[in-house]
Amino acid sequence: MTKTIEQIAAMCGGVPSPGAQLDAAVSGVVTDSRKLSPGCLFVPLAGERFDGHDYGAAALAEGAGGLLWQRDKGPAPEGNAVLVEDTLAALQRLASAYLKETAPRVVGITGSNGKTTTKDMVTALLATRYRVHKTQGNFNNHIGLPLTILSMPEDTEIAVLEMGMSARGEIALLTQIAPPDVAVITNIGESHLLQLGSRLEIARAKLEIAEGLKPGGLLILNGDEPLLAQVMSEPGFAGPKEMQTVRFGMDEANDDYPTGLLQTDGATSMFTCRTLGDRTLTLPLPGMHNVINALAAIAVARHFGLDGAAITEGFGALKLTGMRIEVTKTAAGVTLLNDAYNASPTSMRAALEVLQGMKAGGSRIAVLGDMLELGEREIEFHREIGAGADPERIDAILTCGPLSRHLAEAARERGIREVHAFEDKEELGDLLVRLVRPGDVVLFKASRGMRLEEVLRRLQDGPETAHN
Ligand SMILES: CC(=O)N[C@H]1[C@@H](OP(=O)(O)OP(=O)(O)OC[C@H]2O[C@@H](n3ccc(=O)[nH]c3=O)[C@H](O)[C@@H]2O)O[C@H](CO)[C@@H](O)[C@@H]1O[C@H](C)C(=O)N[C@@H](C)C(=O)N[C@H](CCC(=O)N[C@@H](CCC[C@@H](N)C(=O)O)C(=O)O)C(=O)O
Ligand SMILES: Nc1ncnc2c1ncn2[C@@H]1O[C@H](COP(=O)(O)OP(=O)(O)OP(=O)(O)O)[C@@H](O)[C@H]1O
Ligand SMILES: C[C@@H](N)C(=O)N[C@H](C)C(=O)O
Repeated sequence: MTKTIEQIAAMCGGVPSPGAQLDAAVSGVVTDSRKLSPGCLFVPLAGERFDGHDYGAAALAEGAGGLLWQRDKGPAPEGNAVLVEDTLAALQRLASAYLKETAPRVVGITGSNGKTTTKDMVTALLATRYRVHKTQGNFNNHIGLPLTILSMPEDTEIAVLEMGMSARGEIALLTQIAPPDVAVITNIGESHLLQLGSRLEIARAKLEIAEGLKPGGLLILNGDEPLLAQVMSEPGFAGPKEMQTVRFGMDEANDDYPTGLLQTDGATSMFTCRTLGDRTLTLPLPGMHNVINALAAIAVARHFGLDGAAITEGFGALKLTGMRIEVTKTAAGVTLLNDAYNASPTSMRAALEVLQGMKAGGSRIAVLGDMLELGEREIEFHREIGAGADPERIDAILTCGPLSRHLAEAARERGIREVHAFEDKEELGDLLVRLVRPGDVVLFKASRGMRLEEVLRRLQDGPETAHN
């Protein structure tokens, strides 16, 4: 986005400071003075550890073209400042105004699991026919979504925006900033149960996405999840007039479902689905859950007029964000399943299904860390995962963290032959490099806060891996 200081002030409801040059142009928006680009607009935010306003003068001195300045932070630095009551609210208004002006169609994606994966899939399909802009990484909250919009090229035809939450009202805000033409709800899991309290409340929070849905807009939802139907039948559900719906999932009552599953192990998945007849689709990642994500992406693509050939072309060009069941092989011949980006019971079960279904010349090993933010039933959830592991298809489980100790205990009771529980990633890694052999398959999965990829890297980098 390139705008003058005067335009920025009008778009975000601010007032240029007396010394500002109204026709000075700024290009690009950053909220971190450590990531300035020449001529950008710096938006200082007050956070838990820092206040960006402390870096305002330096940002201008280091080449920022202008900045927003919150009035209650004292006098603005000399230069192109726009005075506002609240810099975060101003950032959100700026994004909303820019989106209205550039007017792409908007696909909003939410759900407990699969937002980023589905976003990547939707983008790959639509990019075969449209100019598409998507959320980078996981920038999906009240700061990340505005920044995503403000980094959007002016000729964007479709914006694919991830909408995340960990409390009620957060998605309602995001869907007001970026009202979707199409809203997708991937599933209702257990993520952020700590804050929401129940899966019903999680469903209510996700369905806030319909509040901003444009009249006649399309809601694409997981038809296998009864809580979504329940909330949509509640008096408080605020979907728009003439809202269209498409349901996807395993159940044949859905508008789309898998009709043939040719493969979901290895590094790819191959399937057919109702809406695309006998066309075989291939995904560059394993797991039935990713076939279900793909059905959501197919529903979006079909809404925008793509045919089977374009959808096949799109999946062939799919570029996935890392650490979502990412399959690699070490020089020593060990297959690594990197699913370490995040974890909750639903995604943990899905990942173990993938491991248990993988062809392995040697052992199948699960390296599992704590699942966080699950609330009062957290120990029960960890035990359930351990109790659900199949001793016929998993040879060893190594756990990391105080909660996963309960997973380990339940896995032992279930009969998993080799189980080790650690508090310390280093010690876990020391045993793992001694354990693995060429031909083994090793899954890594834990919540983001565990940073379990640090253990995976010890195998990936190779020299420590034991050889027969
Ligand atoms: C506010 C901010 O952007 N903070 C980022 C910053 O954190 P840091 O600890 O360094 O500092 P402060 O937050 O205290 O800093 C305040 C501001 O000061 C700026 N600043 C600091 C130092 C300096 O020298 N110069 C400065 O200008 C600073 O940039 C701040 O603006 O850096 C961290 C490391 O890079 C960032 O991680 C941190 O970002 C926060 C977490 C953030 O929200 N970033 C968004 C852009 C974003 O979208 N991040 C996503 C993760 C989003 C997420 O977790 N989504 C949830 C669902 C939504 C939950 C919702 N309730 C929520 O609050 O997020 C999900 O489950 O998916 C990402 O990083 O991937
Ligand atoms: N439909 C699904 N059902 C269960 N697990 C899934 C599904 N889709 C993805 N996952 C798993 O959930 C984890 C997160 O995937 P992804 O990043 O795509 O979801 P997300 O909703 O963006 O996550 P987060 O909210 O943690 O950012 C990964 O381990 C992935 O394998
Ligand atoms: C920060 C929040 N979006 C998140 O991902 N929480 C998980 C559970 C974590 O931090 O590990």
